[in-house]
Amino acid sequence: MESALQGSIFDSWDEAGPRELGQSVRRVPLTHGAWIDLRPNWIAGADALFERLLTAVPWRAERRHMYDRVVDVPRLLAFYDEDAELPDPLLDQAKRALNAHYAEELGEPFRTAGLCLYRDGRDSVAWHGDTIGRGSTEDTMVAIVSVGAPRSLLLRPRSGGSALRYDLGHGDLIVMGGSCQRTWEHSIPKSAKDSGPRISIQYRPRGVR
Ligand SMILES: O=C(O)CCC(=O)C(=O)O
Ligand SMILES: [Fe+2]
Repeated sequence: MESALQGSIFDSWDEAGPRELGQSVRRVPLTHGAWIDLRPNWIAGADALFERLLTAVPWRAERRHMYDRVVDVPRLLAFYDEDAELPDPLLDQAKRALNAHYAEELGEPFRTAGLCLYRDGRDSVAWHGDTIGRGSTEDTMVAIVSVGAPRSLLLRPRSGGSALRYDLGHGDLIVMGGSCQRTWEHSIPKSAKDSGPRISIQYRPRGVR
């Protein structure tokens, strides 16, 4: 009786931080040597993390050349290079946990953290692979933690074919691995519904962008 009650209390009072990876990670093989790993509800204390990041991160608006025009990038950004101090200790904990779980398979640590703030359902990221760096030629991994409003991440093979949809919820982890950056593309489409804000944290190895 007593221990059952304690169990339920401890479950709801889960200490803030990443929960276990291990057996709770589900791997989905894709074509062409790509795969994704899914670990829903990975982050305990995601509410407070979201609020802290919203205020602590120096969010930047960017503008980019598109053909003959300069357009606003439809999300706010922040980038933490490998020597930069992350804006929240929970992001360090998450990085350490990812490194413990993936180091052997990845062969190197995750080092950088890119952050995106999707202010509402109109913010988005167009179809792309993370191919600015080594992801264009080598297998690698990009690990994404999602907090705040749920949004869909779409994936489609570059060789053609229909898109897969993964709904990323508050505190969820998705890892794109293998050849995913060069043989597949991903996007966060605008959401028709009036969505609240979402923050995505992307961990990448050195030289992957
Ligand atoms: O918001 C996300 O989860 C994806 C962001 C992304 O694809 C990128 O920044 O390269
Ligand atoms: Fe990306």
